[in-house]
Amino acid sequence: MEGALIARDKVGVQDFVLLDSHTSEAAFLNNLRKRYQENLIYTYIGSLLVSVNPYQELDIYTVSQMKLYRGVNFFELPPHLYAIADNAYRVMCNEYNNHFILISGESGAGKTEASKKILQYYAVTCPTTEQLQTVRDRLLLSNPVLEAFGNAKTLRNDNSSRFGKYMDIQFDFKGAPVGGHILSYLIEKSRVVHQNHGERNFHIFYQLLEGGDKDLLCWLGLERNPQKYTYLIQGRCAKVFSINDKNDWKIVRKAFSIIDFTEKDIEHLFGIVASVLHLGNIQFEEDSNGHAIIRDGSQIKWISKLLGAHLSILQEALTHRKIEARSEEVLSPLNVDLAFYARDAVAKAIYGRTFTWLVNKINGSLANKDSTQKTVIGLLDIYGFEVLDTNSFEQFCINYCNEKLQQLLIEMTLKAEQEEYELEGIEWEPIPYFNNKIICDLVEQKHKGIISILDEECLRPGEATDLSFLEKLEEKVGDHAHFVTRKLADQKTRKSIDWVDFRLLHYAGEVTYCDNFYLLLIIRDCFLLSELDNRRRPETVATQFKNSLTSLIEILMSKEPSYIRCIKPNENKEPGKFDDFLIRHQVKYLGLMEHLRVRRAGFAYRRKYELFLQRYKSLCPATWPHWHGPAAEGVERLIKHIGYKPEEYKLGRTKIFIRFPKTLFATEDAFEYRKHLLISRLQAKYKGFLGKRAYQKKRKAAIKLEACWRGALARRAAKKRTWAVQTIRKFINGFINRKKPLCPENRDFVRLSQYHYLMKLRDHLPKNVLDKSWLQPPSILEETSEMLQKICMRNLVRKYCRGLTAERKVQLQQKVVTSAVFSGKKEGYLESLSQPFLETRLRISTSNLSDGIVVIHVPEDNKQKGDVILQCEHIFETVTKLCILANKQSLVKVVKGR
Ligand SMILES: Nc1ncnc2c1ncn2[C@@H]1O[C@H](COP(=O)(O)OP(=O)(O)OP(=O)(O)O)[C@@H](O)[C@H]1O
Repeated sequence: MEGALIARDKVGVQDFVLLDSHTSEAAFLNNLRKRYQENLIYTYIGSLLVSVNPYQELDIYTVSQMKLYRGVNFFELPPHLYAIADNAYRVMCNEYNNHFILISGESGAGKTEASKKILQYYAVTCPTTEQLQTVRDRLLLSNPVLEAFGNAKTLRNDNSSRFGKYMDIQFDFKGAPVGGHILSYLIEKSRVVHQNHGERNFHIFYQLLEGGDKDLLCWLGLERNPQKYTYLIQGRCAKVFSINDKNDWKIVRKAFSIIDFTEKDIEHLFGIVASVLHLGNIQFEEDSNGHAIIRDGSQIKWISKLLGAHLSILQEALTHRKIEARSEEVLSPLNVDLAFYARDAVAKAIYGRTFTWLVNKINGSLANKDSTQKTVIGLLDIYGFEVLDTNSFEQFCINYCNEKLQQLLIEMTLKAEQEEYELEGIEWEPIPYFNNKIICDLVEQKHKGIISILDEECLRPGEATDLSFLEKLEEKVGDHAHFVTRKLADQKTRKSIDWVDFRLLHYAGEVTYCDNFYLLLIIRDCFLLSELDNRRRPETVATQFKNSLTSLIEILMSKEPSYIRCIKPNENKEPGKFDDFLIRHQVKYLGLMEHLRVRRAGFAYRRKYELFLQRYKSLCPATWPHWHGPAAEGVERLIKHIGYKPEEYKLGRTKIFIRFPKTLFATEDAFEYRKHLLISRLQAKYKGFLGKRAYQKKRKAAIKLEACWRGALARRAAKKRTWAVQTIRKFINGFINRKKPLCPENRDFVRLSQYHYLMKLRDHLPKNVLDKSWLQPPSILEETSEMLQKICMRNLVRKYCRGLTAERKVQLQQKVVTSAVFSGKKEGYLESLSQPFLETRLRISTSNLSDGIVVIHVPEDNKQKGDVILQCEHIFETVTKLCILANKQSLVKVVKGR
């Protein structure tokens, strides 16, 4: 709540007691308007809630909103219905006492919606069990049934409740809703037979015709078309765009089954509803004696069938009047006008009775049978003060009811204020206010009040008329300051009052009552046989109403009150439109200014020391940031520091009381300024704190990482060491056992030595066939080494051989032969090895002559010496064989001549 004080310039104050000029109606309206234009439809006057109908769906009734308000201190959140509902509920649970929430306002102001929303709030937020779900459903579903039978479209509201409703919700000791009870007040029976232009009869008639199935309508003798029924078409708007009768019918039918109506009950109920429609279609005509007779017997037959009444009795009841003369009863025939009147009276009474029966039936289904003690929260949804162009008996009752409720409100508010002052040890300062008891007395006082006079007039023998009644009033209450008739009025006001009217000066304004008051009194509830047999003077409607109101007030007086005042913002059901004139009227009729005056007469604001100190402690160095002593002393220090003047406040036992809103606002402004300073300081601190926290976090993370990394490294080194030790050990073992055949102990070592040997061998292979070097193998590889050596040598030889030229090959072959011939046999052989055999060294020549001479040339170092000359007989054979031996024909040269 205090939080919103900041926004007061834009959206006004959330509590009217904080208005500086609390007596100014203009300031009141201004605040209401500001808030309404921001869609803030709720405002407090202390703990009373003022609600302005938004005529649009606002997003403030969600389940999360309900949860938000659950269990929260009343002033901590913006004003709301839920805050009122929750406050009543919490106090009930804590103190185990009973409560009521009075919702009032004029037609269309939003009373029924408010009471439904409160019921939903309890249904959602109260603890419940599966067993109690049925109770919850019944509590919720009693609404559509009551609305079907008790609501109607009027010019002011398409779903106007035409009765007053008080509903008790019973809670067990755990705070779970376990039952309920409904009281209804003054159902508008006249609507059954007459509706103004643009209005309808009760919804149920249209729902039945629109939604009821064919068989049902056939059984009831009804046609679907509402135009066929006189009672349904007087307002000329049987069909309404905003109402879905078919759908509503389904809801009502479903509700019936949940709230425990048997099929028989439902059958009877609709039998009665249908018979009212048939009754309305009955027409009368005059017989030869001028007496009324029924024109067409078909409707009365249907009524007789549906109500189970004898046809002749019904006919008689509609066309005759019973007159009691001493101990005898005489039947007197009615004329046509009176017969119509009697017909309508019967229809109204039947409907009224049925409504009462319905409420009782619902009560039966809501009743909680276990006898443990319950606490209750009552919801009273009742018509507000009404001033119409023509005000009849109904307005009289409604306004009387409002007078009583206003008295209750003022008394209880004053009482609550007084009690609080007393509790807090603050001296009570009498508050001047208008006590409307004087008007209540005017209406209800025994023998002297208007209702008593009405009763007397109605029940006395002889002819009574409106005029005779008025004369009686003038005689008995003519000198009352709040009663005026044309005769009693001064010159100026006389003209505005008719001869048969009277005017009452209500707390909310003047209302002139007219119309046939007396005729209304004939409509006594006298249909029960028991009542007919009862010879006591029957009660008039007015007395019945007075009595029921008295018991209602008694019920309310025994409970803790909460109030919701509903305001209708415009006549067109338009969202956002704030009609100043209309609202000013309602503010007056609802007694809001008076209530505000009473509430503000003492102190505008009061708060527990703890809460006050908690909010404003930053304004005083002694209390900031912490005050360690008692809160009351802290507040005292605080206000001394701020500089409150003695007349501005009082200190109670647990609360501080501030007299003027301006004192509070100045404190609030100082707090606002201080808050800015604190916020920047806090921001800096907070930023520092965030930085530090981030640094700490990073540091911690780094330390952790480091530790992890070090651990990982150490583990890795240890692993490596272990591995090294194992490897070394393995190789020592291997070395020791290297001579053994391959076994697990030496396998790795041997493999490694083999590997190393082979690798080394690769780099030290013999380079040519003459290179006989060979790497010494380990013993285990000796065999392999030998094989490898051979392979290697073979490869070298092969390579060498492949590299030889043909010439060299021949030479070598020759050397091989030389070796075979001379090796080891002749000296100088070895020296000859390195000297290559030359092609040119050995030649044979012979002449072309026929001689037997052959010369073998063996040149040496280019010196022609050493030729061998041979002479033989077989020169051809010898030379040929030499050629073959040398495998060389070119060896022989045949020279010419010698
Ligand atoms: N809180 C709300 N939010 C939205 N619409 C609302 C609210 N309250 C009332 N209305 C609208 O106003 C219409 C009239 O409200 P409601 O029937 O509660 O008035 P009432 O005061 O009970 O009138 P009556 O005395 O004729 O029964 C509702 O049908 C609904 O359209």
